[in-house]
Amino acid sequence: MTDDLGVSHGTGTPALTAVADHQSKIAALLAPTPVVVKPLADCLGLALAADLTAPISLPPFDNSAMDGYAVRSVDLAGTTPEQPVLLPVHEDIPAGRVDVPPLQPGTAHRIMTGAQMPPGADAVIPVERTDGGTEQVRMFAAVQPGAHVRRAGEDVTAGATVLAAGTTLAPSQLGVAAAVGAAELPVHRPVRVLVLSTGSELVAPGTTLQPGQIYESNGLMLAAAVREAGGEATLLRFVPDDVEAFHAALAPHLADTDLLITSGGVSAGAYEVVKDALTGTGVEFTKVAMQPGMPQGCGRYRDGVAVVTLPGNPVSAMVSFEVFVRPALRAAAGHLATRRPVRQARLTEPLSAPAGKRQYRRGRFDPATGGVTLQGAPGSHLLAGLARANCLLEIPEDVTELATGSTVDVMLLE
Ligand SMILES: Nc1nc2c(c(=O)[nH]1)N[C@H]1C(S)=C(S)[C@@H](COP(=O)(O)OP(=O)(O)OC[C@H]3O[C@@H](n4cnc5c(N)ncnc54)[C@H](O)[C@@H]3O)O[C@H]1N2
Ligand code: MOO
Repeated sequence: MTDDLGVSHGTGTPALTAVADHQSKIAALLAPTPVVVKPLADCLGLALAADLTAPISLPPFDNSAMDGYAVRSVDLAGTTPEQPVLLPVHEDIPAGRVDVPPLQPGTAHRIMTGAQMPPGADAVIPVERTDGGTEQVRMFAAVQPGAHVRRAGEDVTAGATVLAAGTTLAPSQLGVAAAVGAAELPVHRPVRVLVLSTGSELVAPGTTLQPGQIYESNGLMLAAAVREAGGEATLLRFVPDDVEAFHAALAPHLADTDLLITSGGVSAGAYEVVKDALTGTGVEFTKVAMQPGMPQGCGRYRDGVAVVTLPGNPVSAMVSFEVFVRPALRAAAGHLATRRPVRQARLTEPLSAPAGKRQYRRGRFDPATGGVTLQGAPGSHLLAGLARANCLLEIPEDVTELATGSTVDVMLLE
């Protein structure tokens, strides 16, 4: 067997782990988070933990859809601009007024948008089709029964499920919850993630680089990815390449962490602090049949905190997060939608991919044309290409060449 480095292996070489197997292993590490009740304003991005049933109908009562006049439609039959109708205006009904006497035949009540329809009225004529009078009003058009009336229960019937358990609470979901009167909701607590990045060459952005140094980017990027996925992130950077220091840095965080994500220090070098520190603690390391993102590890640190070790190359770290961590994080936090949407796209250029590995290339998908254009070469250090991308192309393990115009699956990132 020959790998993609051209290195020949004997029959004793362990097979690469399949992407799907590593995904399942990581998903199994994270238990569902507890349910907590939070005020609506604190629920953005969280998953609803139980169906939300509407205690009231929406609209709760028949009301006007327009500023105008509540009328009996029969009183306006045959009305045209040339043959207007003149009616006395008996009442003024702003939104919220409920003590309105019934509408008498041959009269009108002035009514505002959202105000409850008075008894006896069956339609609203918009103010624009009248002279706008306040004592009496001249009307220039007929109206159908029911015109410009919003019926009680038209949107939601009392007792109906307005949001299903597992719904991700975005602004419009919070809006409907408020509209049916919910002040707080049962939601899954976010997964608490500790992002720990290692590497002695790394320094903080904003400082001056010394020879051989690079700016730390993975920690910030992964913490942001955790938050974007609905998790809570604590970032621990510049942990020295020293096993004792690694355990010491971790210890104070263990009690309030559900998942530890590390970056770097897991490949085949002489100074692989993550591998050295976590081997024997319940974390297992493997090579996944994937590019980028081959060196991976996961497990449970000393029977406690779930751990996922991501490779240090920035694109490998981010792609691995997308493929392995994000779906598991979202499932544990109760979201029904755990996966990024996948579309089929047409390649605007040819590509080659390594045999036996699932390749994730970075691309820009154009929904208008259905085409996808590669952003940068396959190298896992090419972060600017990832930053230009709006999707990941998923090239199956058994595909090595694709011609222009071929169909590929793209995982949409935004
Ligand atoms: N002999 C072998 N060498 C390598 C192998 C292998 O199988 N055999 N695998 C390669 C692959 S694939 C990857 S991916 C990397 C993974 O290496 P590590 O996870 O040990 O990561 P490091 O060596 O610590 O760093 C790799 C690279 O990424 C930069 N880096 C790391 N952390 C950060 C960070 N927080 N911010 C920005 N950049 C970071 C680091 O400077 C290195 O350039 O190993 C290959 N080697
Ligand atoms: O497999 Mo590594 O993750 O390319 O770059």
